[in-house]
Amino acid sequence: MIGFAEFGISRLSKFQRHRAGAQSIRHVSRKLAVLRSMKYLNAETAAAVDESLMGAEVGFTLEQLMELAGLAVAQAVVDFVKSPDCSVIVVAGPGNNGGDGLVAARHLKQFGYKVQVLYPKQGRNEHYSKLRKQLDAENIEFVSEFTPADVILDSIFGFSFKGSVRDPFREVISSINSQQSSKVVCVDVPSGWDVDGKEHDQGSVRIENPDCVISLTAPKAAVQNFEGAHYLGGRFVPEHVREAFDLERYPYPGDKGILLLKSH
Ligand SMILES: NC(=O)C1=CN([C@@H]2O[C@H](COP(=O)(O)OP(=O)(O)OC[C@H]3O[C@@H](n4cnc5c(N)ncnc54)[C@H](OP(=O)(O)O)[C@@H]3O)[C@@H](O)[C@H]2O)[C@H](O)CC1
Ligand SMILES: [K+]
Repeated sequence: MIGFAEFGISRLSKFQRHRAGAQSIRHVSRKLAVLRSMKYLNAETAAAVDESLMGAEVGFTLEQLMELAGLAVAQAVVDFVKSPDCSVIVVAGPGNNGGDGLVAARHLKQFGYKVQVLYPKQGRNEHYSKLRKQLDAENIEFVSEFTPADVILDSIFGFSFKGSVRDPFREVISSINSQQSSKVVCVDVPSGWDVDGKEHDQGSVRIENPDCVISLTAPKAAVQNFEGAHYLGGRFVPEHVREAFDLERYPYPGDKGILLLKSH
């Protein structure tokens, strides 16, 4: 349920409250309409949206999108945990999903959180070395094993994950599943889940029972029936790209970079 406090109207005059209240009600009904008709992307369309954002017509660089995505992830983690005193271990994979996690780690540290990073296989792109350097500059510790943390941020695989999980990530994901006292927050897609939402093979390794998912740009088919907390981030899609892919006009509140689609 969405309260008026969420829209920051508790300290306004009666008239302002009335007007803000009416706007909030419109915002809530727009949000409910979007939730009812929400489109879930398959892996192919998600990659096509990405390509279009980085194509000649729109002109984003990957680094720009990753920075915005990672910032949204960090903000969603803050909103989800609702505590300034919290430890987070970011588990990053070798692709851009991992890059989003590294960016989020930097922002979370700046927000005052205790942050560690588990990065079992560094990506080949030079940008990953730079992101790593930025984390070193923040004195963020890179660990090779799990240490207890309030939150595990799963940024291992996103929409380019295919097949069954290969090593070293089989072991990493099994370890995440055994950390009973941590909340597991997944970036874009819970790692090991079929992006298109197809059935899993018996015995395949994947994140079990995540607490929260932060979808980027638009939710993927994998999380269509996900019942935990669900945020949307990646508020950077121009109108003509949104229309070309038939995406909703997501009702992000005011100047916020994240939208709470479903609370837990
Ligand atoms: N528009 C946006 O919203 C943006 C989202 N971003 C994020 O980017 C990811 C997609 O990133 P991508 O680099 O395409 O892919 P992934 O990070 O999902 O994964 C690629 C790596 O994963 C390895 N992989 C794939 N399958 C397996 C497997 N079965 N076992 C082990 N490893 C696997 C793959 O390894 P290869 O050996 O196959 O090369 C890759 O190394 C998206 O989800 C968002 O999080 C962008 O940050 C910006 C815009
Ligand atoms: K993930």
